Amino acid sequence: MEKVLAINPGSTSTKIGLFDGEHCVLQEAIRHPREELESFSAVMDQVEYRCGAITYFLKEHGVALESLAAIVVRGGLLRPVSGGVWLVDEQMRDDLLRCRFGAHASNLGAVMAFPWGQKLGIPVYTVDPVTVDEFAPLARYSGLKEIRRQSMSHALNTKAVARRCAGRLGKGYGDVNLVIAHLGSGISVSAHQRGRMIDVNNANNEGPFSLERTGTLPALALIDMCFNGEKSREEMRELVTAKGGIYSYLQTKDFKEVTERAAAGDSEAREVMEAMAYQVGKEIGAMAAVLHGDVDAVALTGGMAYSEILVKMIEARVGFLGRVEVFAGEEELTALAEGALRALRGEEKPRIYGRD
Ligand SMILES: Nc1ncnc2c1ncn2[C@@H]1O[C@H](COP(=O)(O)OP(=O)(O)O)[C@@H](O)[C@H]1O
Ligand SMILES: CCCC(=O)OP(=O)(O)O
Repeated sequence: MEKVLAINPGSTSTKIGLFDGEHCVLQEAIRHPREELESFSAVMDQVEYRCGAITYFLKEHGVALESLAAIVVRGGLLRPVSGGVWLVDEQMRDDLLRCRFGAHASNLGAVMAFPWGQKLGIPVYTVDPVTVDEFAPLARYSGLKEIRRQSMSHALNTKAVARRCAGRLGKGYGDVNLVIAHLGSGISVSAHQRGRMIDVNNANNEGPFSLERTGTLPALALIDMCFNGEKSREEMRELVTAKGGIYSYLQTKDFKEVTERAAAGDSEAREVMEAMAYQVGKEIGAMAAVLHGDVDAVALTGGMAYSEILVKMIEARVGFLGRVEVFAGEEELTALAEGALRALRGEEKPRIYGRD
């Protein structure tokens, strides 16, 4: 069977899966300590550090890169693209390396794997990158002519969950309308209309606050902060995308710690958690309106969906919409490997970034 290495660089971890055909034979989430990540001023400065962690892990488990038929990575901030399998080419690598469309940990995958693919003579793919864009025309309006809203989300896991959720309803993805909230380091709440993600809050700077991101902020207060001379442009961007949300209120990015603190009677931790659930519920309601209220199910997914208390808080606000299905965690490595296998087996023609 074809051996495929799947790599998913997240904000705080690098997840790796080795697949023999559809079977995952080895899986690991390498957690990167906060102090180590904070020593890098830009995300691209982490390439050598994360490559080192991956090669150490592969060596430790006796995995030879030469045995691979393909490498597949979680895609980063690209230009708006359609969903499906994409070949990582030089142009994609360069856009991600230069953070042309923004900086995010998922940019690292293609940058790390492209040289390995070249050396080994095997393809490197990405599947449903975070900039998958299926917006309906009205979703692009921001309220200011010069600013167009951008689709930036957990498209890979969301699309995989959408298919599973439709399956639970006894239907296909193309036959249902769903609202899906991915609750990870970032939060994206998306509206899926018969197989297309027609709107989603930009998980980097819109919608609910998350573990490390502010989500939508009051615009005038934000403008004042930008011009009070205290923070540089880069520091402001970091505040919004990596030092906001739960981290700014509770100084942790570990949601398990937040739930433990709340359970132990920390009323501040409990209220922050409740506020996040409130904002997630509000966004789910907004996406239900995008679908004219015609919602077959609401699905909750991502690492924070393991928390029963958070799930209950959200359900209490959105249960009136109908079925709420929970898919705790994510299956991004499997979704990546499945995409690579479709390409290797000729079942799906990978798109070429520099051409399609
Ligand atoms: N059983 C659990 N209870 C509460 N929180 C959890 C649980 N399992 C994982 N989490 C939290 O989910 C958060 C997001 O994890 P994850 O989805 O892996 O994030 P990322 O978006 O970085 O991949 C982490 O802060 C983690 O603490
Ligand atoms: C930028 C969109 C994807 C995203 O937010 O991913 P993480 O939650 O893994 O940071």
